[in-house]
Amino acid sequence: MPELSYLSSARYGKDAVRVFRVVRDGSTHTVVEYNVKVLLEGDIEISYTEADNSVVVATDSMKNITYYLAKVSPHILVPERFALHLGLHIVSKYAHIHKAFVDIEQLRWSRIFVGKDGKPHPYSFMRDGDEKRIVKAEIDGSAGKHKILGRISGGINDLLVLKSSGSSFTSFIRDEYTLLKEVDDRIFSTSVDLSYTFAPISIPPPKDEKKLDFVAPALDQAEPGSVWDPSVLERARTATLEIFATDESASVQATLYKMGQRIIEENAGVQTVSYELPNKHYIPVDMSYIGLDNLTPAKAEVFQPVAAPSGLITATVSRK
Ligand SMILES: O=c1[nH]c(=O)c2[nH]c(=O)[nH]c2[nH]1
Repeated sequence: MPELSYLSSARYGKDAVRVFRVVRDGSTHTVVEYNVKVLLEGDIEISYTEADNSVVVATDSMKNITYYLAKVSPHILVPERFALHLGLHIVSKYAHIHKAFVDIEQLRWSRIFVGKDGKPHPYSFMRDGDEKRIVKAEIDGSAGKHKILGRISGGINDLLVLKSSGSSFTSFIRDEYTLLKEVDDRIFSTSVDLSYTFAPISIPPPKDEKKLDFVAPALDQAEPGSVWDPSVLERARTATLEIFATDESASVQATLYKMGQRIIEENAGVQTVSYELPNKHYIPVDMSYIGLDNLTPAKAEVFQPVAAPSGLITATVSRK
């Protein structure tokens, strides 16, 4: 009987490794909290097809490696660098593992400011919002362990914004399915998911026996707008918020495009910018039954926030 199937792809690892790290500089502390996902590809087929675990780096070991690097890596505070360091270590250490995919979600811990003059407290922090910083790193040693490539994307998830004016939606297709009225003023609210990619970088292999070396440009000497530049995230976030706030929005689509254009303009190393923008509808409540106008845009003051359904507007803006 010929076999009817084969293993066409395989990737495995540990998800949701929760890591919190304190970096102490005297009595001033800096903290990060990450949710890390590490997945591996390589010569691992027989673990699926022949129940042979001799090729398996246990996912428990991947968790332990994540904690070990969180302790010893000098790059722990910059998630792009930490993701590369972690992936590089694994791909360099295990001959049969050719690719590592390291995704990091960073939760917000912002410093608390205290007193009349608002002094930054040395070791107290607050969770100011559900927004997450996102990094996806692919560490690719499939062309050889001396030709390792890194592909990085960064971004933001769950940045919730709303504007109560400066948004219209008119001139769309009207046919037998159309109920929506044209509006020259409406509420625009979205939860921004943003990701941007850089061109692949080549990563020097570690020279030490334990495969722990990872050489990266100093933070203050990184080429502006490059994958090594720690300010790209903040510029992309500012661009997103400023365009959202100031654009006289003709649609979510048109505003999204302007956001993407500005990030490409401001960051020389960014190749593509992708957004997923749900259009979180706020519906004016009809009060005509009680003699009140709450429907004409200028008179609309009471809205029903509607969780679902929402629009969902997505696009990628790419450098030419
Ligand atoms: O900005 C918008 N884009 C759409 O495509 C759309 N469709 C819709 O019903 N409302 C909106 N708003």
